[in-house]
Amino acid sequence: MTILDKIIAEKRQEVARREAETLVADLEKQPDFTRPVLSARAALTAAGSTGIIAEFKRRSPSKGLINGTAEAGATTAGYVAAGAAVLSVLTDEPFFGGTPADLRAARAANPATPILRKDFIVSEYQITEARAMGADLILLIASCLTPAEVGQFSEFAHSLGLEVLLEVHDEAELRSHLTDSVDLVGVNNRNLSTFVTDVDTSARLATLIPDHFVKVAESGLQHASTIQSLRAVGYQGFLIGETFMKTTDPAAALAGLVSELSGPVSAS
Ligand SMILES: O=C(O)c1ccccc1NCC(=O)[C@H](O)[C@H](O)COP(=O)(O)O
Repeated sequence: MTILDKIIAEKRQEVARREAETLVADLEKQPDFTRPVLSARAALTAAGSTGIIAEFKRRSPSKGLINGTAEAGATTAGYVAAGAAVLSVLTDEPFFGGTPADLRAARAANPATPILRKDFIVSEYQITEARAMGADLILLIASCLTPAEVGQFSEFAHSLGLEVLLEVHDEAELRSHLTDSVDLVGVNNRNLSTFVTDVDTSARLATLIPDHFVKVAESGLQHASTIQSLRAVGYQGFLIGETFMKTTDPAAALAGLVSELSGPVSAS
């Protein structure tokens, strides 16, 4: 059993527990359920956008503890002040140390910035939760879902006004799971079963993703030069967690990257 199999098995049990605790009708009554949704597509493709999707991530299966002290509201507000176009907030507790309260804190602190609910979506219930928490888009991971589920969950997300980021890791997943019902396509440079991370994965898959999707490179991104190279092959979004969160001041780390991106870039 890989770590991803374990995450998905536990996620199904966790979602079943939460579904028994809180009815959909009660999620629909939460104040953020009806707030206007912000478009991540628009934020990433706007003129002058940094394209950076800055992630709030306390820990991970591959790295263990990354940051044990950061607070979601203050950290994400710092990210936005430093130039993040979109925010990503982990809401998985057992493996990433995130919580729905983290996303709510990020929402309250950043009313004008799109937020990705970063979790392992296996049911429509979690998409309704995402809307109620104040998220603007959801992640669908190809390696955890059937192509039919990607279509079904995307349509359901759209019915709630949310955008959809489909994540793939290789050519086979692109062939099997890519559908026009998603809005953004992410290439995860990290193999979620082995944790091997290779930033060339995004470059390799770039031309295989039709240009009408917003293309997002995910994981292992550290250098301005890598982002410039990925921009040159069509990427407009760059999902970055650990590079920022492992520092004592994640927003300052993002500001440093943004400043490098706006100046001349040399070594990678
Ligand atoms: O990060 C992990 O160890 C991991 C393990 C199993 C499933 C998912 C995992 N990460 C999710 C992500 O895709 C990253 O949090 C995201 O792309 C940011 O990556 P990074 O900049 O390398 O923190």
